[in-house]
Amino acid sequence: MENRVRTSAVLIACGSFNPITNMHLRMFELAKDHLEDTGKYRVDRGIISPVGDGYKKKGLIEASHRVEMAKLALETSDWITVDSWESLQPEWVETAKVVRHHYGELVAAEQTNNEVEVDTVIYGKKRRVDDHSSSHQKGSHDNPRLFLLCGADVLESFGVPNLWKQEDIGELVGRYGVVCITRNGSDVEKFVHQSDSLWCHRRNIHLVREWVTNEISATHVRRALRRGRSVRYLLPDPVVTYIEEKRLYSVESERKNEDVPLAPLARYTDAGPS
Ligand SMILES: Nc1ncnc2c1ncn2[C@@H]1O[C@H](COP(=O)(O)OP(=O)(O)OP(=O)(O)O)[C@@H](O)[C@H]1O
Ligand SMILES: NC(=O)c1ccc[n+]([C@@H]2O[C@H](COP(=O)(O)O)[C@@H](O)[C@H]2O)c1
Ligand SMILES: [Zn+2]
Repeated sequence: MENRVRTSAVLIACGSFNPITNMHLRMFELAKDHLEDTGKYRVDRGIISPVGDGYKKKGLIEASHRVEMAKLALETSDWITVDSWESLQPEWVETAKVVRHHYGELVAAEQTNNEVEVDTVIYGKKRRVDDHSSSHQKGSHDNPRLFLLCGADVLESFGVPNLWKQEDIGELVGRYGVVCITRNGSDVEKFVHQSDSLWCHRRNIHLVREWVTNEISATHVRRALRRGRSVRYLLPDPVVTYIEEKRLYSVESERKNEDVPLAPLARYTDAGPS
C-alpha cells in the first residue's frame, strides 16, 4: 500500500573511482535510506559512472581498469551497477550531460515497460511483467526521479571558479536533485545557505549526515599502495586482488596528467563555456 504513493528514484554517482572504495558503496546505502525515509521515494537502482580518461585528473588510471574494479566491488550488491557510457566517450563529458543521458535512458525504459504492460492488458498475453519496472503496478505514473549522488567536496566544488557552468549547476539541482553525503565538520549547509542559486533549490538538495565518520579516500588508498602498505578492508577484497594482480598503482601512475590541466578548467578557462 505504502509503495502506491512513492516515486521511483535512481541514484547516480559520477567520479574518478580511482579506485572504488567501501565509502563509495556506503554513500549509496546512506542515500537510499535517507530518500526512502522521506516516505516519498522508493530507490530502485544505483548507478556508478566512472569518469573518462579525458578528465585528465592527476594519477587517473585507465577507465577500463576503474570500470572493472567497480564491477568487482558491486558483485555483492543487488541494486547498484556500474555504467561505462561516460567512461567510453572520447572526451570528458560534463556531469549535467551524463545525468541527462541516463535520465533519457530511464524514461525510455519506463515507456517500454508501460507499453509491454498495455499489450499484456489489451491482448491478454501471458507476458511476465516485472513488479519493479511496471509503473502501473506501482500505483504511480509519476516520472521516475534521477538524483545525483555526491560527497560534500563535490557540492562545495560548485563554488570553484571555471569548474562548473552555472546553467549546469542549475540543471543538476533544479531539474534532477542532489543527494549529498556530508561529514562531521563539513560546512555544506552553510555553503547552500550562502549561495542564492543553491538556496532557492534547497528542497531538491538532500543533505545526508554520515554519523560514523569515514575518511576513506581514493587518494589515501593510492598513497598506501605506492608505499607497499595494506589497503585490505578499505576496499572490497576482489578489488584488492585485482589491483595486486595488475600492479595498478605506482609512483609512475600517480604522475599521470601531472602537467595537464583538469578538463573542465581547460575547457572553461581557455575557450570559455561551450
Ligand atoms: N569519505 C567520503 N565521504 C563522503 N563522500 C565521499 C567520500 N569519499 C568519496 N566521496 C564521494 O564519492 C564520489 C566519487 O569520488 P572520488 O572518485 O573522487 O573518490 P575520492 O575517494 O574522493 O577520490 P580522490 O581522493 O581521488 O579524490 C564523490 O562524490 C566524492 O565526494
Ligand atoms: N562542470 C562539470 O560538469 C564538472 C566539473 C568538475 C567535476 N565534475 C565531475 O565531478 C566528478 C568529480 O570527481 P573527482 O572528485 O574524482 O574529481 C567527476 O565525475 C567529474 O566529471 C564535473
Ligand atoms: Zn574526490
